[in-house]
Amino acid sequence: MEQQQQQQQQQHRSKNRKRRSSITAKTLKSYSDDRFNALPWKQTISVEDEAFAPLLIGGATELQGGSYAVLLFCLLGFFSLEELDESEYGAVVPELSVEAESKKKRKRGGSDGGLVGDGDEPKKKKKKQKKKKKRKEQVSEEPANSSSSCVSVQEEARSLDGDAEREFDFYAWNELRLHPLIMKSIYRLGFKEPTPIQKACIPAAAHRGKDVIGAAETGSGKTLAFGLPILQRLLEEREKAAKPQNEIEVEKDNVGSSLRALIITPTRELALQVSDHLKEAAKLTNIRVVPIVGGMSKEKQERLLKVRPEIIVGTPGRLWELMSGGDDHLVELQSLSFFVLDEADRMIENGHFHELRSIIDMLPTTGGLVETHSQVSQNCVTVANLQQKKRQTFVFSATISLSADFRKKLRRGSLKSKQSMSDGVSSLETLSEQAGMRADAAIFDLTNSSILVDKLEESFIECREEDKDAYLYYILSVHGRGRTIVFCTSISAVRHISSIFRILGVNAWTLHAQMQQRARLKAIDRFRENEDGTLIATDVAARGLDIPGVRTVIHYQLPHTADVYVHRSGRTARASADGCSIALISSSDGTKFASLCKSFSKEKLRQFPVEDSYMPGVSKRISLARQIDKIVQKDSQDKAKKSWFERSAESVELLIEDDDSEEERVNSCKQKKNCALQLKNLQQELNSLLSRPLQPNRFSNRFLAANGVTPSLQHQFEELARQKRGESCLSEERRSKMVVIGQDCVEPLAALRGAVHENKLDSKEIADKQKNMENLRRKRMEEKKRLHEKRRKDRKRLKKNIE
Ligand SMILES: Nc1ncnc2c1ncn2[C@@H]1O[C@H](COP(=O)(O)OP(=O)(O)OP(=O)(O)O)[C@@H](O)[C@H]1O
Repeated sequence: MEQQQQQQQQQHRSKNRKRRSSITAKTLKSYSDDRFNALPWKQTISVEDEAFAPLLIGGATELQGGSYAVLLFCLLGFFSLEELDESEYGAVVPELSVEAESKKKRKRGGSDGGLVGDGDEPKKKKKKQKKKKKRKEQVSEEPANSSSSCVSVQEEARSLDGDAEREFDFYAWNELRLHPLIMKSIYRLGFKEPTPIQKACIPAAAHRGKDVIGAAETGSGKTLAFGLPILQRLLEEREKAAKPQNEIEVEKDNVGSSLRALIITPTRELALQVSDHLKEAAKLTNIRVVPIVGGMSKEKQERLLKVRPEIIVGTPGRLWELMSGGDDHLVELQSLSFFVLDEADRMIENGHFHELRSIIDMLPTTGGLVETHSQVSQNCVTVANLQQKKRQTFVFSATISLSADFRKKLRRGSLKSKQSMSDGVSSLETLSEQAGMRADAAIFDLTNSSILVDKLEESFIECREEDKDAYLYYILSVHGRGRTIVFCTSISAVRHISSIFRILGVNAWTLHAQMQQRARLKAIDRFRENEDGTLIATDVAARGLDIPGVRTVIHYQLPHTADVYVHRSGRTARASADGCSIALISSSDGTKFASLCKSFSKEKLRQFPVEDSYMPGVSKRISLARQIDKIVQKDSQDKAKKSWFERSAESVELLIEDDDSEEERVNSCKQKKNCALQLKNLQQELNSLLSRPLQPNRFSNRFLAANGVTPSLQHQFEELARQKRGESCLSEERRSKMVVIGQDCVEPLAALRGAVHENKLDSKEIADKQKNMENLRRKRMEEKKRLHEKRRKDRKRLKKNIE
């Protein structure tokens, strides 16, 4: 009886499921069929489905498993490393994600115009030229309303429509009424539902034509919140333009449109990232997105502009350089429909404002409807009526709400005219108004009172300034799991840490503004590729950089302002993941830290747990590394000085006479030898320390991989395991003999959560302490002054008495 009931229930459930999928499939299919039948697009862009191709990886990189379970041994008389078969351990072979695909593309130089170059330049160029030629041929062969293109688009849509489960999964997007081609990209990206800021902005910007000011926490999807409305409007306009009853001329050629959207970001890396992100979203449309940033070949970028892309993402400096140089595409701004300031609050700071203001001055005034005009250019006749809609202005950042004044003024609707703004006031409000932001702009402030992401766990380590290196090394070597970004305020600090860590064998890349652009991009790519990598950066990496898997952010030096702290910390805990930030606080950081806490309404912060038994070992290594670094630096400085002297002498054709005495020469030779010997000894001592675990007392000789395997040793084992994995001749029998043993290495977030004692830092207490210290100092100074004055008077009196 029971069995019968169960069977009935099961049948009922499966019927329901089928019905539900057929309903969703039908509705979505008929909707998309209708839309697709009306589509005028040329299907010249093929869909590469390599994104879904399986990727062969080995699970043996996952060497840590639990407390003691990690490294691999094969018990074959002696200990040797063997392959770890992931299927035996229940590991799943993952599919290549879209991210991985874009990474692959980038590696191939796909970041527009092969901006990231590599060794195979000529081959690539040839391939590219062939592709270009093919594309041109296709474009010229296919008419704008090509039925074949529609068929292939429909086929693709059907292949997606067929997957009823998938439609059901993405149901949350329906209310945003996005174009089917955009929806297809969203399926590919795997974004099941819009984020809150996307839900709020897309209807207002895409369907109601509003200007938008958007503030939402870091990593909340703001790029698509402004990117999707742009794509939606451009696609809708194309669709309308293609209908014969509109009697509107359509773009004649795929190559050659006017500039429709100008997106400005404060950093080059961010511009490239935004451009890549929008390209992914626009992949199935023929809307072109091009990044224009400094540090790259200007000529190449001019060539890219000749293709007349609809969307440009750029940094103010290079954009202005090309605009003031009279680039055709960039100065024809009459048809511009979107002007976007991403990370807007950064734009008003020094270094960006001047150029940005010049760009804004170039924008046509937007009083009501734009005059009907027909922009005729080489290859195209843009649709006059389509430009009648007003230009929309979008201003986005995670920290706009820190400038409350800006929001208040916009709410009041007291926007001044462009002419009255020639006072050079560098405020975000002024800038937005100048850019044409309307008084009825939609304002979405989704930030919470602390501005920081909920899933971010903040912590701190109180230490002396000179101990910061040691604590940083401690975090990276004891908890070096997941990607970590270390932020410094100065380039010299970045250089210092990176050279110390290089000596210590820590895998770290650097990023700062004085690096060549190519090296900057390379550093980011390498960091992306290494799942336990470390990036040591200045605040050039603080805003917008979206690298998945960043688990920890360390503030080696505290930032000067609250907004930078928010953006730095926001490199982790993105897109609903969690993460952890650790601030290293010395006594001189006290006031700054207290005021930061105050800005985010945080009264107490958790202390990051540090196992003291590690610290002697850590300090010893750091001390040796510093000594080595000092010798190496001095040597390279001497060499640089000498070569400069020789070069200068050579340039004026002078012969350098060695006027050192014999004794001096012998001494200098001796000194050099001593230095070399000292360096060798220090290096040897450090190497022997590095080969041992940080906690020698706990190291067991019985088990090679007890609690005390050093990260570098573990790395070596991992490498060996990887090599072994390559050898396919392993027998099943040998595989089954593998044992996984390893080190207890938990990532900082887990360590923070697992901390037994919850030490919290009271920001009020710190502020009070700081205040008391300042009072004491002031009193001492006053006392000193008083004494000084008294002594002076006494001396004067004495002098008078003598006279
Ligand atoms: N609807 C969505 N669902 C899931 N992930 C999304 C969605 N939209 C965007 N993302 C992903 O979230 C991540 C963060 O997005 P994005 O860089 O736009 O954030 P942001 O708000 O601009 O961050 P920041 O303020 O730091 O610049 C990206 O990896 C993006 O691909």
